[in-house]
Amino acid sequence: MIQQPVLEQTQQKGKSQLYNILVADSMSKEGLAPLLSNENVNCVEKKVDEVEDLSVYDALLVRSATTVTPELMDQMKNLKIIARAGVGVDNIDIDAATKRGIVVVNAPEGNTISTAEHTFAMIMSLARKVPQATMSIKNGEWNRKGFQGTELRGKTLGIVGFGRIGTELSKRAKGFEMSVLVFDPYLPTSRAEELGVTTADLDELLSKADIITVHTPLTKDTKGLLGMENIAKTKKGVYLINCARGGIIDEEALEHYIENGHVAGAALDVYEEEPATNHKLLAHEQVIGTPHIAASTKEAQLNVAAQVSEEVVNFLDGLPALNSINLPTMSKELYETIRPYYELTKKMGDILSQVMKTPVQEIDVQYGGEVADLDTSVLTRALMAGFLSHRVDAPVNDVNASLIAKERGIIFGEKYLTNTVGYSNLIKATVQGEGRTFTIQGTFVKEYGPRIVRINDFNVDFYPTGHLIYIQHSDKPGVIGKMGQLLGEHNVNIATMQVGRQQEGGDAIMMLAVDKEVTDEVVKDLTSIEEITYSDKIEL
Ligand SMILES: NC(=O)C1=CN([C@@H]2O[C@H](COP(=O)(O)OP(=O)(O)OC[C@H]3O[C@@H](n4cnc5c(N)ncnc54)[C@H](O)[C@@H]3O)[C@@H](O)[C@H]2O)C=CC1
Ligand SMILES: O=C(O)C(=O)COP(=O)(O)O
Repeated sequence: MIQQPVLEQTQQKGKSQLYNILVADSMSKEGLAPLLSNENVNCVEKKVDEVEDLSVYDALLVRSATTVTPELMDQMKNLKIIARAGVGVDNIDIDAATKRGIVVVNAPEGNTISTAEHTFAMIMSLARKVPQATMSIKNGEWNRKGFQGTELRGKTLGIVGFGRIGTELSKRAKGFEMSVLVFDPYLPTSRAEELGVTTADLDELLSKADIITVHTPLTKDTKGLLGMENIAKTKKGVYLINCARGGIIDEEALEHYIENGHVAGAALDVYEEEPATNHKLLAHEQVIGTPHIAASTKEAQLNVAAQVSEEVVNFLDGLPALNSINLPTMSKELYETIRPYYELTKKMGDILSQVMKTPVQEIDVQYGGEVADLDTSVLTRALMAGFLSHRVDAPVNDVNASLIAKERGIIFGEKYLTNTVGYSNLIKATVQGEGRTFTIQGTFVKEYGPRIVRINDFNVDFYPTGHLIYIQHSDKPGVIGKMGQLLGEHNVNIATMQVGRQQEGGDAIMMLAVDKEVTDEVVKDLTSIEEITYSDKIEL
């Protein structure tokens, strides 16, 4: 696939960035198409221990096989995003990623159906001993007595963890006329009612279910959830299934209850240590197993690879992450609605940081009109990230912006903006520094894009992009001419120009868009013009 020479560090690439992406576990090539067809992306498919220089990669794509440790993150100095093409992120050190400003995303819905179907295949296999019978006939036997099974109809299926997979599984169980009992401490009663399932506490589920299947993430609370004590509470002859994560059913305890005959059978897709070859539990006739393949269908792999590819492309393009583990997640609808404002606030933060070079104590963001109804915390984080990215050496983004601001003693807050001065939406950001306050206001105009409409007390209207020069001056005849001449002498061409003033002859500002980045010398020379009191360049 995708094997091209690795590019140099993207940080050195300036504006037309090229991104290096490492696909460390096997993924659907069709699903990776958004990455492979992207001319700004260089995609390399290799295991991490086969890569010579990990520091060049901007994004790391994994499934469950690669363990993403703090040490690996330290080697991947340029890493901005870790994308898990699947659900479980227990192989990724999320805290370490957050501290390093690395966004972690997953693909939570892509493999739900496949995993639910595989779990159901496990239930049926246990009930009818299909794998054992297959082994027997393959060994040349014709044993019609040794594999008596049990019907599923009328039996109770206990589902521990009633999220996406648990829910899909319950629908399939009902199709088989089973009763479903659910334990999930985080499941709202209304949701259980809506889905028509009976909830129970764990002890009740353990004592009533004929078949128990776990579908929780592996956390400190769920590790060993079905251990010595809890398995003892189950019915004699119970079947146990783990297609979630190794360790939710304690393997030692399971072996104990298999050996003493309390547990009639178990089906495992996942193990405490993987790869699990020659696993001691699988030596037992009553235990059937698959090698972590619940999500290994063509459909699921296409879904998850496509989902993370799109996420990575969007993220590297500066858009917010949709399914982030270390940021609040958004619905697709909210994502689409918030996206234009996100770009705007990020640019506003970027501008503020460049015109406010002094230490800053406080950043205050106000939202008015349509935007105020959205989850504005996403936008404030984007603004903070845009602002701080000029000030700290470490990578700053939405994940760690609040943390970094707090570490630097910058207070930030959100308020409601009542007066939107005729705009359908308005965002006002004020930065207070030592002896100076700077305010900008922006709006998003549908089919027109983000606009900055006010700087301090001056009305302007410009698209926040490219090479800009900001000037404060007195509104006197001839200033614009002098400024134009000076830029001409420096061979700087003005593309567009905005002038704002409050009253004739008073204070005024200019915002110029120029064709190339100006030097610090040009910025300084501009203030040699008598009427110009301040000038700065802004690179967006
Ligand atoms: N074998 C495989 O290939 C696959 C395994 N998985 C595993 O399945 C797990 C579940 O996946 P989804 O249903 O998509 O996740 P989900 O997040 O939709 O559902 C997990 C549910 O577990 C519940 N939960 C959390 N802590 C709990 C506790 N202490 N007791 C009871 N319930 C608890 C949550 O409230 C949630 O409803 C994943 O975390 C992953 O580890 C997922 C996909 C494929
Ligand atoms: O999505 C999950 O949590 C899974 O366990 C699937 O793992 P995999 O991507 O098949 O290594």
